[in-house]
Amino acid sequence: MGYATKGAIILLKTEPSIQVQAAIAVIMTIAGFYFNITSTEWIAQTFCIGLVMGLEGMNTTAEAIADFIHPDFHEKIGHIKDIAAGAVVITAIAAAVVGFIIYTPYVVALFE
Ligand SMILES: Nc1ncnc2c1ncn2[C@@H]1O[C@H](COP(=O)(O)OP(=O)(O)OP(=O)(O)O)[C@@H](O)[C@H]1O
Repeated sequence: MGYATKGAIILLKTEPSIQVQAAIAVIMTIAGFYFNITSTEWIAQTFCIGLVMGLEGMNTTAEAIADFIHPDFHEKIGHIKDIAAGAVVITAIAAAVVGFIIYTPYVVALFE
């Protein structure tokens, strides 16, 4: 747990994409309290946040390994980095859809 916590702190301190995702996670958590979302919605939201940020960490790992193995430009390194980033995008799209499904009724209710 000590090394893992150290790794999570490194990610949060050094990775801009993780920092942006952490900021979005804080905003969504505030929104969750503001709209008083249900337990099931909290579970879905928390799972999405963990999934996107966890996979972003794995993407960073893939990039670091690729750069270590082959620091110079190479078509295959580019391919590896592209598909690692693509995996994050897939989860981010799914998370955005979940967020849309959760919050649309609450936002619509604000204007009724
Ligand atoms: N050594 C390389 N050889 C070939 N293409 C590369 C190489 N390094 C990066 N690229 C290309 O540049 C893109 C961005 O790579 P980079 O390592 O800068 O990731 P990043 O911008 O830090 O990504 P993320 O925001 O997901 O952390 C890659 O997806 C790949 O297409």
